[in-house]
Amino acid sequence: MGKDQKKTGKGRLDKWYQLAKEQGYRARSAFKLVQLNRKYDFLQSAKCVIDLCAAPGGWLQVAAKQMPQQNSIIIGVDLVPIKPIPRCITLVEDITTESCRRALRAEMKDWKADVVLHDGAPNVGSAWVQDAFTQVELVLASLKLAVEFLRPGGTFCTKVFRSKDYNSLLWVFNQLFTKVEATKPPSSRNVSAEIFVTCQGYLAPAKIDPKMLNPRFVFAEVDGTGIEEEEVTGKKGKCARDGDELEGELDDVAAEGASSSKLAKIAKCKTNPLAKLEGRSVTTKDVMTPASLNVFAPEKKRKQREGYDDDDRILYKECRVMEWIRHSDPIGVLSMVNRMRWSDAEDKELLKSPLTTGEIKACVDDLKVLGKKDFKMLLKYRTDIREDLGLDGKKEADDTIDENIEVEPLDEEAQLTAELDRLARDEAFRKRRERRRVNEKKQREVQRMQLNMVTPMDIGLERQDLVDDSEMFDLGEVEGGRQRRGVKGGQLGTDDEMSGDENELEGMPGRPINPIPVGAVRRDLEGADDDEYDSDASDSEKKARRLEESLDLLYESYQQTKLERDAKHKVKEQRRKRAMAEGGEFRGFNSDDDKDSDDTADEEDEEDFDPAPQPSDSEGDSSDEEVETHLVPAKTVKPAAAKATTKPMTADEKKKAGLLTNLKAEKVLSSSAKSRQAEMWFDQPAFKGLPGGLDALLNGGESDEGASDAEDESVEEGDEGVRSVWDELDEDESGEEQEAAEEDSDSESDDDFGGAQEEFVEDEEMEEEADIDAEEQAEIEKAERIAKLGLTTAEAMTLAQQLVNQERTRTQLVDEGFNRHTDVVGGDGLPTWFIDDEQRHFRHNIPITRDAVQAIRDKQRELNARPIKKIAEAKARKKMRTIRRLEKTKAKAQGINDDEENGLTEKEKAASIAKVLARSAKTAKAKKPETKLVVARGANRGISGRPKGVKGKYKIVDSRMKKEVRALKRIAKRDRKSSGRRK
Ligand SMILES: C[S@@+](CC[C@H](N)C(=O)[O-])C[C@H]1O[C@@H](n2cnc3c(N)ncnc32)[C@H](O)[C@@H]1O
Repeated sequence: MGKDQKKTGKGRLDKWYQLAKEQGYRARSAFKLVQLNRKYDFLQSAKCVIDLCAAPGGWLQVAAKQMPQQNSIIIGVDLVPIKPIPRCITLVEDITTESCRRALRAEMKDWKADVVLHDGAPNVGSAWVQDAFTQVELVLASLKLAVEFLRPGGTFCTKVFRSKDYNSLLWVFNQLFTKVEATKPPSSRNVSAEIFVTCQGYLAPAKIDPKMLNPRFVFAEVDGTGIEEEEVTGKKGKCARDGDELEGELDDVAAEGASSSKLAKIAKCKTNPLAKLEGRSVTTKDVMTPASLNVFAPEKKRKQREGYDDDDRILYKECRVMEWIRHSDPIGVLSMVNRMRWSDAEDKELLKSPLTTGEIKACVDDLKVLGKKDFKMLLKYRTDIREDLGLDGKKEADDTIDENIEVEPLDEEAQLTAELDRLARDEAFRKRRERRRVNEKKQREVQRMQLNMVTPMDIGLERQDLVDDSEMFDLGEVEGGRQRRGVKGGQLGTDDEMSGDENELEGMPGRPINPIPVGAVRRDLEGADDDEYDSDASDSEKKARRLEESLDLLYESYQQTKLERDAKHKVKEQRRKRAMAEGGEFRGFNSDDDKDSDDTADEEDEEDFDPAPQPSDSEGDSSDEEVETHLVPAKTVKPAAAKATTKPMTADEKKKAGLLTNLKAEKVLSSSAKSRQAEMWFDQPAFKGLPGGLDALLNGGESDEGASDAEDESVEEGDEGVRSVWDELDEDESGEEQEAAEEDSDSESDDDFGGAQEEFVEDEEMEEEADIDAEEQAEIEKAERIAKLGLTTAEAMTLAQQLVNQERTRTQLVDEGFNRHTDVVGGDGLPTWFIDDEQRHFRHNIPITRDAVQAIRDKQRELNARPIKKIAEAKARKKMRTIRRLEKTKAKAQGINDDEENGLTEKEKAASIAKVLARSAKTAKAKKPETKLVVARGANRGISGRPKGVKGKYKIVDSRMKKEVRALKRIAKRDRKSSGRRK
């Protein structure tokens, strides 16, 4: 790993990094081996260790330290040279090559190794799939060396990235070793997909099938291509075939030892729509690779950590313009292809058409930058060209029909019905608009609330506003509406018209956009029956409006397709979902499809769709829900309730339930598929013998959604249980930071010092220290507050509540103080800062209750509502001054009244008292004398003392200050004016 690839994310310089630095290890990864060895104890008794991919040598240092001093051999191999380490032999070799094998043989002579270690990571790039695949290939290469050099009963310890090939690897390990276990050492970052598999008790079989160590056979990744390139070479004729024909090959592959999952995956191959674009026959290259298919629910796309379709190795795609015009899925093509060419004669013919404007040509040249306007323009262009070329047979037919239509005058009843229909349509349209506006407003307000900008009362947003039933999508209405329209028209029987009707439904929230038949655009152009606008508008206006709307929908669909293909978006989505799943939120949406449908449905409500992958509307919408469900702990989701929904529905019930049935059914399918997936996962040998078994793990509060992440957690800390809601609250604040950290970690594969580099960045250390100081300070303040005020934290309140309600006893609380993290700290001469850090973070999180958090929040709000201290003080001062003045005036008046010496008459006294009172009132009203600003310019520059001709209070200022004051005045004046205009 070169210097320029050095990872500089703040997260990299964590405590393990500091500790490594302090203890003289070359890489923080040294602690991974320390921790693995602590668990499996393989180094203490080892006489010979081979460390594959050893640079910069952290593991070698650990091995040298932990292995017996006498008669032991330690060999390290890496692509890059390793600085000498006492007692270690280092080789510069590529572990995948024969020369490496030979070099090792030369060093080992006839010795056998007790332990083979492998911590290899490919030089990471941006494509995660490729990196993960190269890594598993490396693992297999290291295993190949291990089986050659290990003694029977020896140990092989390797790093593996948890990708879809992980299970295949485990399968191979299990064939060769008696015990295979996966561990995630505490020093390995949670965000990293790496895991360490320790294989003990090498079986040393007399003969090993070389296929078992051949990535092409072991990994599903190369199924399609591998078969094509290697296995099908003998059967070249078979290359050009469809996905279905591939099944015919299954037996051959099975005979050659492919795993059953691989076979299942091949069986479910689908073909790439692009393959048919150029009319060529479909080859295995066009087969959607198995990774994109769900083994459990083949009709759905499997969620991919990797974020790429496997067949998308070539990111740049082109097609001909005419192909696109002819294609039945123009949106799909637009979102897949980068550029369209005018290469063939027929394309060049198009260039002559007046429809092919310069703009069209520019758009076609780079499809990845299409904006909404360009997209619409292209689709319109396609429609026009198709019309021109007579590609739309239906259109011609319709034209002829149109010509023969005779318009009969409507009778009175028909007129009335038509009028009623029109009114109903108008009303529906109006309502839709209204709903959209209300939704947008709510989203904005909810967003503001989430940002703690206002309290619900401030913005007049009541709870019922957030869940206003009347505003929600009324399925019954839609169902009924659909029926009504069906009955009314009596002419919606044809496919086209029905889909036209559906197009209208798509405008409703809760309904997915995709797929939108492009035919709809044409239909709209031709004036389909389902127009929802007023009939007063002219035909061309109506047509234009309909077209605009359809194009909007299509554009959204196009964006959706693009987003789905966008790896970054996928990763972000997954992260978001993971965060939700971990936080116990949005339990209701644990299927991708459900979520998607909501997203898209809500997006439909947006007038201007933002192509950037932002949080979707559904987030905004569901954030309403978040306000309510935010703090529901994961454990409140009862498995029993979930089970209840899995009861299959009869056809009759489905019919009755209409749309509702469909949505539920989808959810049931997905959840059962996921539980099966989870079962498969926990069925692996690594989880065998876990206390409480699978049920305990599955019921431990992990949600379906986080299944893949549950993997992360379950390996290391399977019993994590309920996540602290307090963390959730903290997350609100530190969200940005976390995201940044995640962003950093995203591009990393958790390798340690950027390969063989050994650089420590001082600046970042300082920052880190500052952070730690701030955290410490916060902790201290919190402790002080608790000591002073008692139950002011949600944790304390929760505990108190539980004690009072007898949900927990005192003994239980004390017992909980001793948790699995307690023994991590201590001994080993660790520095105090490290122990402090451990104590701070490795502690049991108290799952706090919703009520407690609410109470704290209420209190916080109350505090926020109080006036600012300075203002309160100023007000008090003013009040005091007034009181003093009054007292003074009172005393004066009293003095005048009691004055006998001056012999004043009652009238004179009254006049004097009135004078005093008036003066007092005047003083109260009197303004502070204004300070005159004198600009230090000309004669006034540099003078000391009062400038000439200036009376009263003055202040000498430089010219800029005066300008600023004037500017402020100007701004204030403008604001006043504009606010007056708004009123
Ligand atoms: C994470 S580092 C290993 C760190 C090491 N365990 C330590 O503690 O210092 C991964 C190493 O794998 C090496 N590597 C990657 N591909 C390799 C290959 N084909 N052959 C040998 N080494 C390789 C890289 O050069 C890199 O130094």
